[in-house]
Amino acid sequence: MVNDIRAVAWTDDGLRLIDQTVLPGRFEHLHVRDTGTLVDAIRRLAVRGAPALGVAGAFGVAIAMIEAERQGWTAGERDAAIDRIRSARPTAVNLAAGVDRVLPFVPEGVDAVVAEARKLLDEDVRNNQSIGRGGADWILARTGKRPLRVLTHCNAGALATAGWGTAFGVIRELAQRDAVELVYADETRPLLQGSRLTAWELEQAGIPYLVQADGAAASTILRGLVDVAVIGADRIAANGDVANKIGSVGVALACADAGIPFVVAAPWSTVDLNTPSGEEIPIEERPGDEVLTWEGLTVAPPGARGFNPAFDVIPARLVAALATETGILEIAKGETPLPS
Ligand SMILES: CSC[C@@H](O)[C@@H](O)C(=O)COP(=O)(O)O
Repeated sequence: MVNDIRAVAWTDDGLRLIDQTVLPGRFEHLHVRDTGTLVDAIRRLAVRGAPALGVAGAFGVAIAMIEAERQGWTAGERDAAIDRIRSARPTAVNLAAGVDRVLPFVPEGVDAVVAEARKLLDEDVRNNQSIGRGGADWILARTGKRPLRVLTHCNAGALATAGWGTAFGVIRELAQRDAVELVYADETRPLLQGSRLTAWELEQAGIPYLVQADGAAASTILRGLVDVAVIGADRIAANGDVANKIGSVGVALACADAGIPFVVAAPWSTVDLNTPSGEEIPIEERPGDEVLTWEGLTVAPPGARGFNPAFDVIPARLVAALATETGILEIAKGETPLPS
């Protein structure tokens, strides 16, 4: 049992990540001492999930500074390495925001950058706990039911954040209040963040769950087996459109049809007021091989080509509530993130 899941941590030996590519079979850490390893870890999804990427990006700036010193890089070479971290994945706004947050501290030295990154990490844990409490309050009031059957997609747990989790934080909070009957965890093809990671976290937390194929989600909802869906987000546009793991929009459409709330749980650091709507959110397209193979085994005919967008966009009208650390926005009712 792993009680305190810390996906990203700063140690005397640099950055320590839980290697999420080998879970649930193995629980291993990856030690990052150079920017190339970090960029690779981000691209391979060894570290993943919007808030965790933000914290990894912030500590990554310190890694780049230490590496620059070690290798005798110019300031330009160091900044190019920082930029490679910042742009390693395009959709989750937290990655670039995490890097940008610590950049003003670069002239003060590594310790100042690490101190600011630690602040970001601590804030994220606290924010997740607030999101969990507010989200749970809203869901219990809105559904008027307990215990609840909850559906979630991808992994928005401690692994995807600095700790506790956003959507998973809401589920943890509901479970602490004895208000969870069952969680449906969508497996989340092609990289199985649901069956590998969310199910692992549910197991650690002792919360009852079933793993289902992504293709089962709409039917489970329309059959009346789900009371609420809660997911995380990678970027929320100013108008309330939400980018999240591919498959999320299908869940939202089914919830709308079934008349149950579709809730997005995310910190304000995932809101990007510079992106007016979902149309402008850059959607990462990953190699087709991730769809065509599994663990090296080809699951499609030779010559088949894959289509592998990593995220989709849920239109604001389908988002009943956005649970943030400062409260709830009822997006479908027109409460957009944009300050009025
Ligand atoms: C709190 S994590 C929210 C999102 O980042 C999560 O739902 C998600 O889509 C992660 O995608 P991933 O490709 O695994 O990084």
